[in-house]
Amino acid sequence: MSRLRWLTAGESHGPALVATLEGLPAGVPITTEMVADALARRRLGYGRGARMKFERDEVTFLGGVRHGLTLGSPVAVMVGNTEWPKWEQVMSADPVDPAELAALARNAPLTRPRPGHADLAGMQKYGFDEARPILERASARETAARVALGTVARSYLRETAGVEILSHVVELGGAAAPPDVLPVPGDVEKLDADPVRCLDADASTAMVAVIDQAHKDGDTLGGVVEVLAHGVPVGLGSHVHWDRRLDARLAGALMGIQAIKGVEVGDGFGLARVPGSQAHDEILATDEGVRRASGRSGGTEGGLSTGELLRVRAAMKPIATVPHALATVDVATGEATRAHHQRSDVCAVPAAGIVAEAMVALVLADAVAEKFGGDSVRETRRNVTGYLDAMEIR
Ligand SMILES: Cc1cc2nc3c(=O)[nH]c(=O)nc-3n(C[C@H](O)[C@H](O)[C@H](O)COP(=O)(O)O)c2cc1C
Ligand SMILES: C=C(O[C@@H]1CC(C(=O)O)=C[C@@H](OP(=O)(O)O)[C@H]1O)C(=O)O
Repeated sequence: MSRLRWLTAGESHGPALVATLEGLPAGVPITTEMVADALARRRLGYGRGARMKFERDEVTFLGGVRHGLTLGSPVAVMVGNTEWPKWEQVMSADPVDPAELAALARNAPLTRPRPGHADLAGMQKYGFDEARPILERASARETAARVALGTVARSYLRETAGVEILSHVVELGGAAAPPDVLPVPGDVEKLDADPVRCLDADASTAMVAVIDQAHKDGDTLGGVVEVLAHGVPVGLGSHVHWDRRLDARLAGALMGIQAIKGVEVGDGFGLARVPGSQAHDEILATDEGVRRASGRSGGTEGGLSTGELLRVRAAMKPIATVPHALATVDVATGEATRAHHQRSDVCAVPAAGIVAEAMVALVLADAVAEKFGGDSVRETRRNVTGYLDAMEIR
């Protein structure tokens, strides 16, 4: 079962996000710069809001890393919110003079919950009369902490098993990339340079156009991202129990990203619409050994990785803070009104792809750690190589 444990903490406008990751061996290369680069990728993408422009992510390792390598002890990383000085009173951990708080426009009670957010159900469940204490943690700001940990997980996967993870946007606000575009690791730079992280130039132009239109209309958009993992060894996860299945673990992790409402493994829902003769990946004897004729399964069968390209998709709903505000109820008066809106992303699908890469990295790192163990990277690598070398059917 799981060998890695990880947690994040922190609010959107608090002083910082923090994250810990326990269970990785010693010797995983990781630096502040590697995490900062990953966080910068998460901030990219056409359609993101004002906050992405003026805020910076400040990365500090607090434990588990020395001279660019993990120690085998829990890794602790902090991502500072550079906006903190503006929120010091509103989000103070210690009590603040009520008169001082009342004078702050920023602290005005958010009594008009936004449909599509955790606002209303969170207030009802936790007993708050305004949405601030809920939305601060429900915010996708938290995904910065996941991306920080995902960077460590990725480095571990690369060093021990040669796995490379990337993502691209395949659909945005109804504009779709051609179905068979499958980026390879060499395409990452090009993808990151594209405003919507789509490899197909025509589709990218169409996606930018629908974002511009939504912006004009005071509306927001969602879309679909695809994550690809190249070099995943055969046999991660297992068929023996539901919670050991790699596909289930990937689906849960992707669904755990804010605003993700659907997950597909391989051709996913498309497989439900074709006969069996067109749904599976036939097994062929080739000069290079046993291979598959296609990649419809997305690289898992029976809950195990097959050794083929791992391919999963996540569907993101449109941003819930719609500028042309949606109907709601002011919970202070019971009157019908419009949801509060200050600023927001029009679309965060490209950023969601980076977060999805991190979640896939954390799941795969967990599965590799579970299968191959090891207290140093060298030991894990030896175990991976030994397992593959000893495999009889190849
Ligand atoms: C990278 C990323 C950025 C997001 N940015 C915003 C935003 O600016 N405004 C907003 O209303 N929702 C944003 N969201 C989505 C909300 O956090 C999400 O809709 C909310 O948590 C409720 O979705 P849920 O029902 O799936 O949890 C973002 C999500 C992600 C993954
Ligand atoms: C700060 C980030 O994303 C935020 C996610 C988010 C939400 O509601 O999820 C709302 C926006 O924040 P605010 O309400 O302060 O404008 C985004 O900017 C980030 O990704 O780093």
